[in-house]
Parts: sequence; structure tokens; C-alpha cells
Amino acid sequence: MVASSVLGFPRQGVLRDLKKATEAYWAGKISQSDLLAEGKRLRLAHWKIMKDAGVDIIPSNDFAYYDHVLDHIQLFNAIPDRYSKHGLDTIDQYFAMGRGHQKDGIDVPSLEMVKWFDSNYHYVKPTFQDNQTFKLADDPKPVRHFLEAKEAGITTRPVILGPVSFLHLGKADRGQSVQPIDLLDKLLPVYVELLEALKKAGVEDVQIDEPILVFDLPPKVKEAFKPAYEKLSGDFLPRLLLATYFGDIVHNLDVLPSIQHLYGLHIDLVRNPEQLESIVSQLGPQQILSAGVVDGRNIWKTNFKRAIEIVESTIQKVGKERVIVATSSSLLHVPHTLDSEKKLDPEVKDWFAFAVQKVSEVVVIAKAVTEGPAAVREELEANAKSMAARASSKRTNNQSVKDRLAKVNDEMHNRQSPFPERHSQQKEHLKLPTFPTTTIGSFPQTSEIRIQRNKFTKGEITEEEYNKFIENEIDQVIKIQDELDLDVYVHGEPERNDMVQYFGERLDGYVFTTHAWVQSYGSRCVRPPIIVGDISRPAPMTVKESKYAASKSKKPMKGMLTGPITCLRWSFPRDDIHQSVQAQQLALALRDEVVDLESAGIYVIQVDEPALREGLPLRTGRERENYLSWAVDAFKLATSGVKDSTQIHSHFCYSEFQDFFHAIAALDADVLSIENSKSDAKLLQVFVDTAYPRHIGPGVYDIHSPRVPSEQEMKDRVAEMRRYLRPDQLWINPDCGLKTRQWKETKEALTNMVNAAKFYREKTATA
Ligand SMILES: CN1c2c(nc(N)[nH]c2=O)NC[C@@H]1CNc1ccc(C(=O)N[C@@H](CCC(=O)N[C@@H](CCC(=O)N[C@@H](CCC(=O)O)C(=O)O)C(=O)O)C(=O)O)cc1
Ligand SMILES: N[C@@H](CCS)C(=O)O
Ligand SMILES: [Zn+2]
Repeated sequence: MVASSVLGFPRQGVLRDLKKATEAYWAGKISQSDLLAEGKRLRLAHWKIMKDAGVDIIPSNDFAYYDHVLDHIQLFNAIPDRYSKHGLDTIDQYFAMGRGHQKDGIDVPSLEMVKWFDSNYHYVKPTFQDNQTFKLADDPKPVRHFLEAKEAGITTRPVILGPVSFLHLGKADRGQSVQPIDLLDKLLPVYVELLEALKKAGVEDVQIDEPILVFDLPPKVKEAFKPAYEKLSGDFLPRLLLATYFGDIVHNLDVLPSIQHLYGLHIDLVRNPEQLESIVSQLGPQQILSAGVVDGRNIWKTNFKRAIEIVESTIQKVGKERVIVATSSSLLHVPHTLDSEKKLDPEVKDWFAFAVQKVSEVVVIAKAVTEGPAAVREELEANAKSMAARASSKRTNNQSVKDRLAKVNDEMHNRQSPFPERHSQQKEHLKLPTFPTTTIGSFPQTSEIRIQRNKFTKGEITEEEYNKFIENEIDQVIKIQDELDLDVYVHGEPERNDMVQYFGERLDGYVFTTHAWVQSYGSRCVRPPIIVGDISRPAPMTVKESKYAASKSKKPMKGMLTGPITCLRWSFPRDDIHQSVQAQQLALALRDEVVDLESAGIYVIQVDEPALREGLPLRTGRERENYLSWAVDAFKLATSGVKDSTQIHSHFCYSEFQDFFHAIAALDADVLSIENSKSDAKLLQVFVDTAYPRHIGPGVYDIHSPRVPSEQEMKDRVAEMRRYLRPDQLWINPDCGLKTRQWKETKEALTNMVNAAKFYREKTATA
């Protein structure tokens, strides 16, 4: 029999129940036990969905209140002193690491949070000390959750992050120099202890994730697998199925023979079906292959015919008893259920599968290969019909979009003049002081804004009333920026539900959902729009609000757009045409918007590309350069239609550019704002090494945390930046937009930020 398996399930629940409970707990509206009870309810509900669907191998310990990597930090007691010394309750200490803690006399910023591989999910980075020790938590969560499921009559396979990935995905704490992988010997005994405890609780198999095997790894990290997995195997421990996802592991094949004593291996055959042959050739004679054929990263229905062919070919190679049919990765990255979507056009709804539907898909595929296609004939026929309908739909063939694309030429990718000429015109035109201050676009999305938007969506208020409300919000935001004395203003983005969803809702070729939420970080979720066809812009998308704001402000107003790559990456993209074509279609739509903004009197335009980096293929080499080439072209196509005197900004909320700086430079943006407050200012060295000529605003404070940094902290940060950047080059801004913050902390933090900028402005003037 071929077993079916799911690598992980979304945590939030049908209506983002976990988000609501967590935020209510933070706000002091529910108790700790209420929150824990809600977590338990959700876990049980999700296990039951999988059990009722007939899944053979159901995951546990995939649930996390904030982030699963953070769970492991606490599980192994890799908790920096600054969090452990206050005697906080376990869960509060956990949230303090995730989001910072600033109350009851405790003031500690969060740990760094970064992208999980090439997804839009963020994990909390393990942060190690030179004298790091590890200790297994009392009552370890993987054991507790396994027993919880068992009590409900559900046998699960716990998921844990493997020791090599846990270390490699971490970093040395600020001021420390330890190389995380050197901590392996100290960490392994704690893994053994955990596995022993799991075995004692009745666990037979564990899914141990080592996703870093998809990267190009330093030799030292590669060599760490052998000793690690030797120590983690033995009759006294559960059997281990090592899981990889989001890429192929063929380049790390030489690691596999060293871990032959593993029970099995999981590989992603959605991304890289071609790796099957090589992997199978390295499997030991008894080892299981878990074939990831149901996409954990996108919402398209699985093509059963294709998936069954892959599984059948695996069976031919290793035999039925050694194959598992699985999701390609955890389903964390897809929304909960399609059943909640009552407004989707039935034509496209028939093309989609969310987590609940994907759970059934693995069961159908496993049954098809176990019992033969006749056992699931109806499902196979319906699936073939959906595939055919999608392939022949009119949505995917818009001739006018194709015609316009054919006319794109090189000239359309370049600004009229090089930067020095543009800069002198912009200087004349905008008259900005040194160390100009600005924000990244969004101001707090208050519950009042969300309530009014919700009322408008439901038809409870008219468009006129909603527009009036938005204008009033813009008025307020301008008044506050006047009071703060910022230099380049923004309109605050009150009309936007999300920086990608908003554009998806205004472009042809997209559909959007009502409940299809996906966790982005902590309690924050996004509702990615879905690209179903060729993209075009039926009408201006942002001009009305920006024009209104500009008419009310005395300082330059920055127009605010989401760039083509970010629109692509944070949507669910099509899988029937190359992403470069989708990016080009988006770029042309945005180019029209940029030109329309300029015509409306907006002379500073920011085109956000925070997703540019996460789109980088995970391995270095030709594939990466190819991506960067079309991604940079898309940005330039979107932004090059304006005059020299119009200043193009771009924004990235990450600080690691080292591996693709040439692409950032090639964007030719007049001003870049980047995240920098939580990373080492040394990362700015790349701007020095490359003699980067244009302007940069490295964020001076972290916006993910409610904590307000003092004026002195920001001055210190600016002082560090000044070691790398020329005074005439440096802008002062936060790390990212302020939509998740409250007004009180926003005003306080920005006051400190503007004061820090003024301090340096005066100092430079008198020097
Ligand atoms: C900058 N980032 C973004 C990423 N991806 C995106 N797609 N967008 C981003 O901005 N990736 C990297 C980072 C991640 N950062 C964030 C930051 C903030 C959020 C966030 O705040 N998400 C919100 C949801 C946003 C949204 O769409 N809001 C809707 C309201 C929807 C809603 O809650 N409706 C209620 C009813 C209304 C009410 O009564 O409040 C309901 O449906 O129940 C809107 O504004 O209209 C979040 O709350 O999690 C995400 C990623
Ligand atoms: N303009 C957006 C960028 C977020 S990455 C914002 O300010 O929210
Ligand atoms: Zn950002």
C-alpha cells in the first residue's frame, strides 16, 4: 500500500482564529489559558480534517503560536539572556523573542526575523552566543502535542527542524563571533534526548526537516550531516524521515550516502521532478521515498495525471512498499479551505485547491496508485475536465496584452539621463535638506480604517462616504507629518488593505478571495491575489489618493506603488506561463501608473520591491542571474517612463544585498530605502566597495515591534551608518511601513527619528 502524507498544515484556522486569539491575548483581552485552549482546539480540528480525509501520515508539532523556528529556540533553550532573565511566563518569553517586550519595566527588542527560504513566510532567526549551551525544555512541545493527538485517537508523525538546518539558519548574536555550525556537538545530545522522549511517548516515525539541503552549502555544513545523523539513529530512537523542500538536492547528493541509516527521504517533486532519478540512485535498499507531488506553495489543483505518472515511476524504481505520496512541503503557505470562497467565479474556483482540498488530493493519488485508477475514476475524470477547461479558457489569452508586450524595446528600460544629471534636476526641483527624512508609505491601519473598509465592501456605506473617510484619513496623516516636520510626505496608504492585494483587485487578469489568508509572520496574515490570466490595467489605481494628498501638503508628496516582482511574488502566480512574462505584463501596467502619477503632479514616486530578494533562486549560478536579469528589466520598464526631474525611490525591507548587489545597483533607482536597524551596519560596506553613487535610506528603527527606540538609539544608528555613507547620500527613515503600529508609538518614534536627523543636519552644517 502506498501511504498518503501531509508535511504540515496551516495554523490559523478557517477565520484566522489563531491570529484573533493571539492579538486578543497581547491586548490583555483574553487570558493565557484562553489562548492555549484556542491553540489546542485548532490543532485538534486540523488533525481531524486530515484524519477524516483518510490521510495516513498526519503531522504534529507543525503548529506554532508565532513561528516554528522560534518554537525550536525555546525547545532547546537557545534563549539569549536578555529574554530569560526577567522570569517571564514561558509563552510571554516566547512572544518577547518574536515581537519584543516593552512593559512592566522590561524593554527588550525582538530577535531578527527573516524570510523562510523563497517564501513570504518569516521565521525568527536563532541567535547564538560564543558560550552557547543547550538544554531540552521541560515538557517538550513535540511530545506534548503527539500525546494530545494520541488522546484524541489520532496517531501523528511529529515534525522537527533538523539540527544542521537549525544551526545554519541561525547566526551569532551581536558582538559574538561563534560560527553556528560549530555548536553541533553541543546541540546533538539535546536532540537525542528529545527523540528518546518521543520514542518513550510511542512515536514511531519523526519527520526531520533539513531544508537547507536545497542550498549550496559550505563544506563544513555539508560535512556536519554525517556525524549528526549517525548520532540520531539507533533502535532506542524513532525512525527518521528526512524532509527537504523548495528545491532539488542533487548538488548535495554526496551527503546522502552518509545518512544511509535514515528510514527515508522526502523530496519536492513539484519544483524539481527531474531530481527523482538521481535521488533514487542514492537511496539505500530499504529506504522510503516520500514523493512531494501536491504543491504546498501554490493554489492550483494538482494535475492528477501528471502526479500519478511521477509516483508510478517512483514505484517502478523502488517498489510500492517504499513510496509515500505527500505534499511537496508544509501546507503552511496556502490558505485553509476553498469552501470559504463564496464569491469566486465558479470558472476559476474549479481550478484551485487550498489546504483542505490538497489533503484530499494526496489521498486520491495514493489510492490511485495503490488500488488502480478505477478506484478513483470519478475524481480523475473531474480533475482532467478542470485541467482542460483551464487550458482553453479565454482568460489566459488576451491579444492586446500580447501585442503590447511584443512592442517593448530596450529604450523603454532606461531613464533619459544618467544619475548625476537627474540628481541635479531633482535637487533643483525638490529642494530637500541634507539627511532628508521620510517614511516608507503606510501609516497605522487603525481598526476604524478596517471597519470602514469592511462596511464599504459589504455595501453598508456608499463609495462617496468611503472616499470622504479616506480623504479625512489623508488629511490627518498630512497634519501629523507637518507636526513631525518630515521632509518627503506620504499619503499613508489608508485606502489599501495590503500592498499587493490592493493592486491585484485593480488589475485585469487577477482574481481575489475573501478568506484565503496565509500567515506571513507571527499573527500577521496576507491574502495573496491570484493571477489567473494576462494582466492589464483598466484604469489608474492610485492617482486619485496621491493627487488629493499632494494638493493638501506643503512638502513633496511621494507616490507609492508596489513593483512588478513584488506583485508577482506575493500573489499566487500562474503556473502555465513563465514568471518573467507575468512580470513584464505587470511592469507595463505599472509603467502607465507611474507616468499618470507624474502627470498628476507627483514628482517623487516609490516603487516597492521588497520581494525582489526572496525571488532569487535558492542556489547561486546561472538560474539566479537569469532571474535577476528579467526582474531588473521589469523594474526598469515600470519606472523609466518619467522625466529626469522625477525622483524614483525603491524600497526593500531586508539588508542582505551582498550576493546580488549588482542587480540592486542596476535598478538605477535614485533613492533606495532598506531595512538596517536590526542588522549589522557593516552590511553597508557593499555600498562603499562598489562606490554606489545614488542615495540610500538604511532604516534607523524596527517597525515590527511596538517598542519605541530613543532618540539616542537612532543617533547611534545614524552614526554607524555615517561610517559607510556620505552625508549627501544618506536619507533617514524607518525600516519599512508603519501599518502594523499604533499611532502613539508611531508619533513617538518618528519624533525621535526627525530629531536625530536634525541633530546630524545641524552638526554637518556647522562642521
Ligand atoms: C511588508 N510585508 C508584506 C508582505 N506580503 C504582503 N502581501 N504584504 C505586505 O505588506 N510580506 C512581507 C511583509 C510582511 N508584513 C506584513 C505586515 C502586515 C501585515 C498585515 O497587517 N496583515 C493584516 C491583514 C491586512 C489586510 O488585508 N487587511 C484588511 C482587513 C481584513 C480584515 O481583517 N477584515 C476583517 C473585518 C474587518 C475588521 O473588522 O477589522 C475580517 O475579514 O474579519 C483590510 O485592511 O481591509 C493582518 O491583520 O494580518 C501582513 C504582512
Ligand atoms: N509602502 C509599503 C511598503 C511595505 S514593504 C508600506 O509602507 O507599507
Ligand atoms: Zn517594507
